[in-house]
Amino acid sequence: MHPIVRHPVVTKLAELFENADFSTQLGSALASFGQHDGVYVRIDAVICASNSITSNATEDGDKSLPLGWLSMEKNRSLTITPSQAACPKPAAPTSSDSQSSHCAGPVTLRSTSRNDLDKPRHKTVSGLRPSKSSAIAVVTQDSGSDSDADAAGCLRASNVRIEPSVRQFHSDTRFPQRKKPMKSTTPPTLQPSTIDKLISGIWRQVHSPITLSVSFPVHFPMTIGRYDLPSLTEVQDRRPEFNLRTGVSQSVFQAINGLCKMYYDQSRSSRALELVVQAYWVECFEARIASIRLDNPSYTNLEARMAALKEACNTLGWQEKDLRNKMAVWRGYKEIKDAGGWASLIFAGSGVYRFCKYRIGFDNGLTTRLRHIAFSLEVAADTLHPGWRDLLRVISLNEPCRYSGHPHEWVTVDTGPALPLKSTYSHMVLPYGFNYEFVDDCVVDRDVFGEDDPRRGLGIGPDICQTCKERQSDDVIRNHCSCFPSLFGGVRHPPPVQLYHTASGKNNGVIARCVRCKKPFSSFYSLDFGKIFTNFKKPFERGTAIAEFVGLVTYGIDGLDVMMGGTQERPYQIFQGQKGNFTRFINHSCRPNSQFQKFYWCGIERILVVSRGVPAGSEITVDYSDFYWGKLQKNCLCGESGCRFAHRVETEATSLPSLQEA
Ligand SMILES: C[S@@+](CC[C@H](N)C(=O)[O-])C[C@H]1O[C@@H](n2cnc3c(N)ncnc32)[C@H](O)[C@@H]1O
Repeated sequence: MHPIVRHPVVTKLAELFENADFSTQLGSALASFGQHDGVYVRIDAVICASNSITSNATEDGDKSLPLGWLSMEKNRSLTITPSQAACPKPAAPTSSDSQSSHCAGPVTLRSTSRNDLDKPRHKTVSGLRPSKSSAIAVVTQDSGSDSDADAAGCLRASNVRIEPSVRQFHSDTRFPQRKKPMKSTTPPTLQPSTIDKLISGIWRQVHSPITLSVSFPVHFPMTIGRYDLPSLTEVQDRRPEFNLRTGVSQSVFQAINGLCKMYYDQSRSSRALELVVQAYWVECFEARIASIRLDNPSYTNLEARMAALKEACNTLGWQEKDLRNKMAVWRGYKEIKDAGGWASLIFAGSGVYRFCKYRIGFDNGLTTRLRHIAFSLEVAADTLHPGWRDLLRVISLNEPCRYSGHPHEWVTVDTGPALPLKSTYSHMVLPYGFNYEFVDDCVVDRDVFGEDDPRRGLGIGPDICQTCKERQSDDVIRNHCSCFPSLFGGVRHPPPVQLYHTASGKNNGVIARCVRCKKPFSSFYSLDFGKIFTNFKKPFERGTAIAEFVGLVTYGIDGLDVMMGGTQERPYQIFQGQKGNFTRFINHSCRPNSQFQKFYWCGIERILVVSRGVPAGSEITVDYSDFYWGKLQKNCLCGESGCRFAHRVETEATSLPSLQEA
C-alpha cells in the first residue's frame, strides 16, 4: 500500500467523513503510480450547489478551495499547506513525473480549474479588480504541453497553458460592506461576554419565582385556609368571556394576564424537560455504542457509532444529518450539565440553544466557571425552587445533592461558591464551637417545663384566632384563619430566603430572594403536585409573615442571646444557640424592614418575623431593641443615617443581651 494512504491526514479525513472506504480507494488510485516522490494528493474543499451534493460529479460553477497536499519525499510523507505551496517544491522532472501529470485525473478528488490557479487567497474587498497575475491560463486540448515548467505548474492541470500577460477583470459576488458611521466619540464600553450573559441568565432564572414542575391534575375541590380551591372544570368555567369588541374590563385583563403567566411558566417547564431529556440522550447514546461494541467485538468504534445512530434515526424518524446537527447542540447541554450540574441546565433559559449551537465560549472557560458556581446554584435552586429536582423524574434520575445538609447550612457569597455555615464562624472564639441544627418547629425543654408548654396562653382558647376570631386548625380543611397563611393552617413552603455573607462586617445575614403573596390566589395559580404555588417576584408584602422565630423553648439562660416570651408570671426564653431556623441569622437595623410580633396559633404563643415590606434581593432586618444594644459591646453597622448605636463602643456592657420583641 502506498505510504500516503497511512498518512494521519488520510485517516483523519476518513474518520471525519465517516468514509471507511476512503483509504482503500485512495490506495488503489495510488497503486498505479508506484512508490516515488512525485505524487501529490491534493485535498480540496468544494463549494457546490445543494443539488450537486447527491451526485459525486462536481458542477462547473463549483468553487474549489485547496486545503493542502500530501506527498512522498525520500520515503517520508509530507503535508504541504496552500501557503507553503504557493509553489510546492518542484519535483525533478523525471519520466515518471510526466506520467503522474497525465494520470492526475483519477487521483485528484477534483480536477483543477483556472480559478484555483490564479485566485488570490486573501479576501477581496471590491467588485472589480485587476488580476495580480501577469499571465492568463488557457485550457488547451494538448494535455502534454510544456506549461508545467511554470513555477506553479506542478499544481496545475496539465491541459492548462499560460498565455502572456493580459489585463483581466474578475467580478466578485460580494457587495462591498457599507462603512458604519461613528455614532459618537465616547469611548466604547465593555459589553458582558456571552458566558457572562449565560451565567447571569441562569442566576436570574434561579432567583425568579418560576415554578418548574411536571403538572398533574389534582382532585378538587379542597380548602386551604379560607380559600376554596377551584376544580379544573370550575377554572374553565370561571374564565371570563374574552371579547375585545365589548371592551376589556380589569378582571378580564387580569384573567388574560393570569392565563398568559400560567402558559408561560408551563412552556418554561416543558423547555427545561426537553433540555434534561436531550442531555441525557447523549449519555444514553454513548452507552449504547459501548453495548453495541460489546455485542459485536469486531465492530470499530465508528461502526458501532453508525449502528447506534441508525437505530436512533429509525425511532425518531429523522435523517441522519438532522440528528447529527441536533446531537451537536445536545452535547453542549450535556457539557453544561456535567460542569454546572442539572440545575445549571434546567435554569439556563432560552439562550442556551444558541449558546450550544454555536459553541460560544465553550473553550473559553465556560466549564470552569460553571463548576465554580455549581454548588451555590444548587443551594439556591433547592432553597427557592424545592420542586426542581422532580423534573429529573422524567429520566428516572434521583439526583443526589452536590452539597450536604440543609440548604441554609450554606452561606452564599457574591464572589464564589457557597461556604459551609460552620466555616464562617471559624474566626470567632465560641465556647462550644459552632454547631447548629436546623429545625422547623420550637422544641420545648422538658428538663425545665416537664409536660407543660409555657407558650400556652392562659385563658386563650385553642380554636379561635385572637386576631380575626375565625376558627384555627392545622387541618387545612377545617381551618378558617388566614392571618398568616404561609405559616399556619395551609400548605407550608420553604421560605424564599438565603443565608449570605454580608460585606459590612456583620458576618452572616438573611437575604430575601423572591416571595409569596399574602393572599394565595390574587390573580394566578398553577397546579403542582396538588400544591398551590403562589410565588411572585414581589417583595414580602407588608404584614406577611416571613417565618416563626424557632429554637429551644427554655428558661434560666443568662449571658447569651435569647428571645424573651410569655408573661411576667409565666416567662420563657427561646434560645437559638444550638438549634433553630434561619431567623437566628437575621441582623439588626435601626431602620428595619421587619419586626418581631406575637401571634397565638391554636392557643400557643408564637413569635413571628413579620415584614414591613421587604423588597426581593434585600437583607431582612429587625430592630434588636435598645435593651439588647445596651448590653452589647459593639457598634452598629446597619449604616442607616439615623443609626442609634453607631458610636457606642465606649459604653460599658454589663452582660450579654436578650432579643426582645419590638
Ligand atoms: C442573632 S446574630 C445575627 C447573625 C450574625 N450576624 C451571625 O453571623 O451569626 C446577632 C449578632 O450579629 C451581629 N449583628 C447583627 N446586626 C448587627 C449590626 N447592625 N451591626 C453590627 N453587628 C450586628 C452582632 O454581633 C449580634 O450580636
